[in-house]
Amino acid sequence: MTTQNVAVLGTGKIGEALLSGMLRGGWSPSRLLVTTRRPERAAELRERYGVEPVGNAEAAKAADTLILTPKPQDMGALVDELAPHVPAGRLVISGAAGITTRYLEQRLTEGTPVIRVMANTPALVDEAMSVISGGTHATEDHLALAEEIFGGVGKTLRLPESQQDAATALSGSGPAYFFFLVEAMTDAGIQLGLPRDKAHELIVQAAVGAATMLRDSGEHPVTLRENVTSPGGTTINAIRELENHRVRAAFIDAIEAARDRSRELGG
Ligand SMILES: NC(=O)C1=CN([C@@H]2O[C@H](COP(=O)(O)OP(=O)(O)OC[C@H]3O[C@@H](n4cnc5c(N)ncnc54)[C@H](OP(=O)(O)O)[C@@H]3O)[C@@H](O)[C@H]2O)C=CC1
Ligand SMILES: O=C(O)[C@@H]1CCC=N1
Repeated sequence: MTTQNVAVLGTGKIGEALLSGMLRGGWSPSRLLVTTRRPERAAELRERYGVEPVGNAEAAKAADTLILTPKPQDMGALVDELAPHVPAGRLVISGAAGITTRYLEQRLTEGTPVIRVMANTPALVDEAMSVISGGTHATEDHLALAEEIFGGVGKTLRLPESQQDAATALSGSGPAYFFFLVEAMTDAGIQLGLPRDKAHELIVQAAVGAATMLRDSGEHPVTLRENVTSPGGTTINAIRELENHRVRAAFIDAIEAARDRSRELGG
């Protein structure tokens, strides 16, 4: 493992997921710096993880690698505050939706290596997908370091930055679509008269089972669905209703809308 000092700046939900994963992966709290905006958030992180929150400027000076995880709308203010304190050659990783490597390169010292990463909340259970793209000055060593850091909380995938907005829509936001589906299926269970907790248990186990088959069987999702869909049986009645309601088209439109929003956030 690298002997770098790493700072997470703007440690909210994604920053905390990453921090907790790095600690689970064996990083020493003494090599991890965190920054927050509110003192009560700093106190929470200190109590939960034994890390010592510092100011943004101090983190920028002390860390070898800076990981920026504020909301995209807060990125401008954070970078303007940091930029004068980031020594030349420090690796800067942005985890924010939409924010391009070019946006950061223009605001940091000329030549600063920048990497854009889109992770997702399953980082909390070491099942994240983190999509990684290098900016103009990011080298293979920088990309490998980003893979080491984010690989500690799940899988990583390198994609060209031109595909990051699409990846954000599919994978960054992706867990929310599955949670939404579980909510909708739970409502269906209630409609059919099942107790809420039992409906929830049935759906979660179906989701875990289906996800495990998708990951481990090597079968195409169409084959897996066809295997469930008996001729003249129950599943085909449900599929007919999903098609009548244009659920497939709704997903395509929804994910396209998320991609468009990611582009907008990048300005
Ligand atoms: N949530 C998700 O599923 C995913 C989010 N992302 C990306 O991660 C980023 C963070 O999202 P998320 O974790 O949900 O958001 P949060 O609001 O939970 O976290 C952002 C944190 O940044 C802090 N912050 C903002 N400005 C500063 C500053 N100048 N100095 C120090 N701290 C600051 C905020 O402080 P305060 O709490 O005081 O406002 C907050 O704690 C976003 O850019 C998002 O696009 C990427 C993938 C998935
Ligand atoms: O909704 C958002 O903007 C963030 C980025 C990806 C997931 N959550």
